[in-house]
This record gives sequence, structure tokens and C-alpha cells, in this order.
Amino acid sequence: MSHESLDTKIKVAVLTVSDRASLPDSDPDYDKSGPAIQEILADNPAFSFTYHAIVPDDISSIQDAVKKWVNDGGVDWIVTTGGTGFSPRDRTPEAITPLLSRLAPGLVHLLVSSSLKYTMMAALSRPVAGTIARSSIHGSDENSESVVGRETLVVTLPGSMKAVRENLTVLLDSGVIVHAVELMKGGDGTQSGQGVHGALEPASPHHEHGHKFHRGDHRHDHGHGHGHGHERGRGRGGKHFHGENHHRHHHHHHQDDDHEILSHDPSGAVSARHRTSPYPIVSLEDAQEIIHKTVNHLPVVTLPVTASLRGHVLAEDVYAFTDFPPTKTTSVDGYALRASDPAGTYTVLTSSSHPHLLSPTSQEELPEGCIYRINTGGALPRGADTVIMVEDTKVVATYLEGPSDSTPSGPPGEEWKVETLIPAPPSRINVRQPGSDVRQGDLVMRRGERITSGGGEVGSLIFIGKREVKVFQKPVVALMSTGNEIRDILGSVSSSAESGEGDWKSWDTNRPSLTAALEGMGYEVVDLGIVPDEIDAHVRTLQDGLARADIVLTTGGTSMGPTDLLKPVIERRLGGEVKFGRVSVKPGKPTTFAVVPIDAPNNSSGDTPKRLKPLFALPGNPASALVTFNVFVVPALRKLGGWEFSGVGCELPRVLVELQQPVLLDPRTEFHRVILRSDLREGGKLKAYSTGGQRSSRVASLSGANGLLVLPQKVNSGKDELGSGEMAEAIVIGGILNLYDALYF
Ligand SMILES: Nc1nc2c(c(=O)[nH]1)N[C@H]1C(S)=C(S)[C@@H](COP(=O)(O)OP(=O)(O)OC[C@H]3O[C@@H](n4cnc5c(N)ncnc54)[C@H](O)[C@@H]3O)O[C@H]1N2
Ligand code: MOO
Repeated sequence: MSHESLDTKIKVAVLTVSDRASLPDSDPDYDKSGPAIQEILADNPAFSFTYHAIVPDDISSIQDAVKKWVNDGGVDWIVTTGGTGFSPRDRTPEAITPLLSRLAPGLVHLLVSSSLKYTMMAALSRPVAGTIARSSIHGSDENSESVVGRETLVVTLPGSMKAVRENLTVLLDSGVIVHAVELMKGGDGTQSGQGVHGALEPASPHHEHGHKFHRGDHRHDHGHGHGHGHERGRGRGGKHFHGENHHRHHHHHHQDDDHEILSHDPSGAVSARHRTSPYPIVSLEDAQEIIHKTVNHLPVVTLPVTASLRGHVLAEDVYAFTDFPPTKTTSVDGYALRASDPAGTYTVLTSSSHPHLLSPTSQEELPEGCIYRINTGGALPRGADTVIMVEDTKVVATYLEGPSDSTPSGPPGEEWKVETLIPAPPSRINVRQPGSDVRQGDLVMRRGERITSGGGEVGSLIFIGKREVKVFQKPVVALMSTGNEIRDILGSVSSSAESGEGDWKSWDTNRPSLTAALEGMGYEVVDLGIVPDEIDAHVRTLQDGLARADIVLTTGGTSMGPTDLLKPVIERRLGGEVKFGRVSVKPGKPTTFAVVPIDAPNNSSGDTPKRLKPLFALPGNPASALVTFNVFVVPALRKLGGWEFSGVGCELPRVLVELQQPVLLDPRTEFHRVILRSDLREGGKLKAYSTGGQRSSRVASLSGANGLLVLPQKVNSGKDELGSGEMAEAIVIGGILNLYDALYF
């Protein structure tokens, strides 16, 4: 059934019961809950709004209004708000009960029990629910056939906005109202996609309401236009998830608007799960842009400049505090002298015999007729301006073992006289002038520059004497696998599991492979282990991961199975917002990206600000997990760590490559795993060799792969394949090889 056509929609009338609001001179804004109900319903395609009235808290006024709507015929469901409490004027239940032809205590139970999760005061709410038959109001049942389809459902809600929103959410999200009205009209209820035991809302008070993370209003997946349910009032983001009708609506955001929950309720019956995914399928490019827009850099920290700085991004400009080298310095081993000194014989001075010539506290210069022995990197003595290499000299005389008349005393065997065989070379040749490597005040590295494992950046910082530096925090990544069928290869495995019996099926491939990838990129990994397909275990482990890490990665449980828990747990138990739940890529269609609120420590004003942490739920298939990691997660990790570009730009680089095999095109953008080799015989052309079978479970397709072809989507009437020799784009995920750097190719 489509809720698109008006006459199949459930027609709703809203009755506000309030002495104050019904006064003739009452402020029209006094009634808040009546309009709130209209707005919530207006955004739900299953409903169309008909009437709204405000009556005082007296039994006959309430009954008159209800009877009128029931007798007019055109109303399927009457929602009242107000007058259900314990104060003397609260009479709504007393007004409605006598009109009911059939009681619906189950609905009452649903309302009260769900409200009790928010407040024990819900025990003092006295709702009634049931159906009113049109004929029973006329007091005539002579035409019993006309009773069929002539019933109106009535539910009484409290007057408070909060309670109204909570109760309506439970009634709409559970699907019970749609189902009830279908049954009242003589249908079998299958239209709403709810089995008779359609699943009810789980206990999740704190995340159904109150948090204020709006979905960015990008990418509404209409395809139907959106005229539904907007006759009155404005659309409000009510959460709805019945059956086939999963429209995204334009939300006219109100400040207490929540984001939509699209996932199924996993605590319900298997039969109540979605049979088509409610998540719109976004393109690769859109998914990348959503990630880029959502993820922000982590805070700045000051770290010591050591090798472990690699992988960080600088958060400050770094200037040189002094000149490097600080004084004239030799770049060769030899003898310092004056540039004007001709070839000839000189007396040798050294840092042992004449250290004061190097000391800044002395004024003395290198005397005429002397040269000063120095080694590469050493400072020139005062008075010298160039250096002659040792190769251009020879020893003429050394100090002797014992005293002598003609030889002054010195360490025996030490050089006394050395002959320079050529005139002193010009100083530019062998001398590094002060500040010639780095000048004081030079900008050595900029904020935003990345400290790579290439070493150049760490080296540059240390070289100028920088001991600590401001960098963006590098994300810590929490990683978990899911699935009852998954076992840790290091864990103890019972013999029945080893023999393949029981429900054991797979070694946990994803955690080790993703850990290798993450640690190889320099990220610290928090291992959350393997989590069974149970809601509470998911919640606990995810909360643990969110507390300990800056980003959480999961694998498995993203798709359409009844135990695919990630999306429902994120939305319904963690209060998270799924930014996208499907992407048109192969492999990796169910890749899910969400943000989850984390309570920041209470501040002095007492309110609890929320921080959002990103979470990727990657598909369980091992090849899918690794491919989507490279395509979607790596850019997010980089962005968290402070990579910043004006556009989308944290992705791994792409190159143009020549296919060496023909490849078939898929309706989804396909990442075909390849080995990229540079062929110098053809000017260094990059050639792409397929790694073979590309099924999502075949992680071997990534073994040795250093590239992911980005194969364009096959379009209707477009070509089905790219031929050998054609060019395509590839994402570089590893080091490029030479053509012959391989065991085989
Ligand atoms: N009815 C539909 N079924 C599936 C759809 C779909 O659109 N409709 N999508 C398929 C696609 S595409 C993928 S990809 C997978 C994704 O599945 P999940 O993310 O829900 O993952 P699981 O069902 O939990 O597991 C899938 C597969 O991978 C194995 N697995 C899971 N974790 C690990 C691990 N850590 N190490 C090794 N192997 C793992 C698991 O045993 C399953 O064989 O869904 C398709 N289905
Ligand atoms: O999208 Mo799935 O990753 O093809 O197997």
C-alpha cells in the first residue's frame, strides 16, 4: 500500500482539552500540544490531518466534539491531548470511556509502560484507548454491515509536550496505529509491512529525545515529490519506519527536532525487519563529501620532537631561532687558513693546542704563517675564512720523541709543519657560511604540514633545535569485529569448532587486517575484540570504544540480516545519527557512517555539552572491509588528525593507469584490486594487473594489491566493460612497484 494517495491515508483529528486554552480570549499560542501533534503527524506520510478543536475540561464538551467527528465519517483516528491526570478538572478519560465500543487496553499499556521509562509520574496518567463505532453513537445497529469501516480509533494523550512527543513516537514508530486502522478497515494488516506481532520500541528513553543533532539536510531521497501530509501545520521530524514507505522529508527544523531513525527495531520479531533498506544509497562522491563535511580535526597538543612525531600534522608555524650553522663551518676535513695564503709550508695549530681561537670570549686570530686543523662540521677559528682539504697537503715535520734544539716541544708524532700543495681555495668552496642552511627567523615548517615517516620533517625540526612542537592529536582508533560465527585465531577454540562443527564459520580476519593497515599508517589501535550478535554486548562495547578512542570502526552487521545490529544500535541505543547507510560502491554497499554523541564533562553552568565522535560500520566481508577502510576511513582519520584542504582532499591519491586485462563494469562504482607497476620501457607508464577473483569475501584480492581501480558505474546503454589497454583511474593504497619487482606477473 502506498500512503501517497490521500484516500488511503489515515485521517486524524486532534482535540485539545484545556479550560485555559478554550477561553475565548486565550492566547492562540497557549495550546502547544495540539499543534505539536499535528506537526509530528504532518511529517509522516501515513497520516493526513483533518480537524483540530479546543474544548474545556468538561465531559459534554469533549463528548460533543468527538461524536461530531465520528459521525462526520471522515476521521479514522482521534487523538486527544490533556485532561488525563489526577487534578479535579481532569475528565477526559471519563468523557471518552462511555463512548468506546471496544476497549484497547494494550494501547494503554503501551503508552504507560513506555512513559514509565522516562518518569515514574507516568503512573499517574490515566489514558484510555479504543474504538468508537459510528452506529453506536446513533444508537442504532440495524445496518450492521455499515459498522465495518465505520469505526474511529481514539487515544487520549496527556497535555505535556514532552509526554505527547514520547507517546506519539511510540505509537508511530511501533507501527501499531497504522496496523490497527488497517485492521479496522477490514484489511489484513500486511499493507503496513508489520506482522501482527510487529516489534515495539525498545527501552531507550535517553536517545529518543532531547539530543539535538540534526541531520544535515543534504540528500533527501525523494523520488516521490513530497506533498504528503502537509495540509496543515509544518512538517516535523517524527520518526517513522513502517513497511515499505521510507520517505525522507524536508524537515522544517524546529529547535527540538531530532534526526530520523531509519533502522528496524532489532528487539522485535524477525519478520518485522525491513525487507528493503530504508537507507538511501549515496554515490561515492557524495559519501566522501559527507565524511569531509562531518569530520573535524582533534584538539592541538604539544609533543616532544622525536621519531614518534611521525604521522602528526603541525598545528603551528615553526621559525628558526638562530642561524644554522651558527658560525663559519667547514664541510671538509683539512686546514683552515686565509683565502690569500699561497701554497707553502705552515705551522699546524689544533683545537688542543689553541682552543681559545674557537672561543667566543677571546679576540685572538689565527696568526700569519699558521694553519688550523679542523674536521668536517667543525667551526673555523677566528681569522680564517677558508679551508684546504687534507688531500691537497703533505706533512713536512712532526714533533719529536724527546727535547731537541731545532724542534719546539709538542705531542710526539703530532703534525708540526704541513705544506699546502695549492693556493688556498676560495671560501665559497669548502665553507658553510653562518645561516646558509637555515637563517634565523626563517619559516622552517608551516601549520598543516605533515610529519611523515620519510623523516625529513622530524629531521628539520631537530636540526634547528626545536624540542617540542604543537601538533593536532592523532586519532586513536577503536576496532571491533562482530558476529557469532567469528573466532579469534589466537583464542582458544573448542575441538568442535576446529572441526568445523557448530556455528563456527570464519576466523576473525578483519581485526588483524585492519590493525595491520592502521598501525602501518601510524595509528594507535584499541582492540575491542569480537562482539556477539547481541544488542547489549554491542552497546557496551561501542560505548567502551567511544570512551577510549576518537573514532570507532566495526565490521559486520551492516546489512539486511536480523542480526545486523549496527545501524539500529547506533540510532536507537547510542542516540547516533547515521549520515549514510549505503553507498553505491562494490564492494562495500552497506558501508555505514555515523556520528555518536558523547557526554563531555559537566561544565560549570551545569549543562552537559555533547561531543560527536565518528563511527564507521564497515561490511563484514573481509575484502569489503579493507577496501572501504582505504576509501572511506583513511580520509576521515586524516581529517581528524588535522589534514586540511580547501576541498575534498584527504583521500588517498589517484593515478591514471593502463588496464592489462579487460574488466566488466557494474552498476555500482567498483574498486577492482590491482598491482600497479611502472614500466620504464614505456616512459614509466603505470600498468594495472588484476589480483584475480574480486568477490567480497576473497581477501586474497588485496594480497599484494597496491591499487584500487575506480571503475565507472555501468550506465544504461553504456558499455559493459573496459578493454585491456584502456586507461582508468586507480587509488594508490601501497608503494608502486617496478615492472619486474614481482615473483610473477
Ligand atoms: N539481503 C541482502 N543481503 C546482503 C546485502 C544486501 O544488500 N541485501 N548486502 C551484501 C553485501 S554487498 C555485503 S558487503 C554484506 C555485508 O554484510 P554485513 O556487513 O552485514 O556483514 P555480516 O553479514 O556480518 O558478514 C558478512 C560476511 O562476512 C563474514 N565476516 C564478518 N566479519 C568477519 C570477520 N571479522 N572476519 C572474517 N569474516 C567476517 C561473515 O561471516 C559473512 O560471511 O552483506 C551482503 N548481504
Ligand atoms: O558491497 Mo558487498 O561489499 O559487495 O560484498
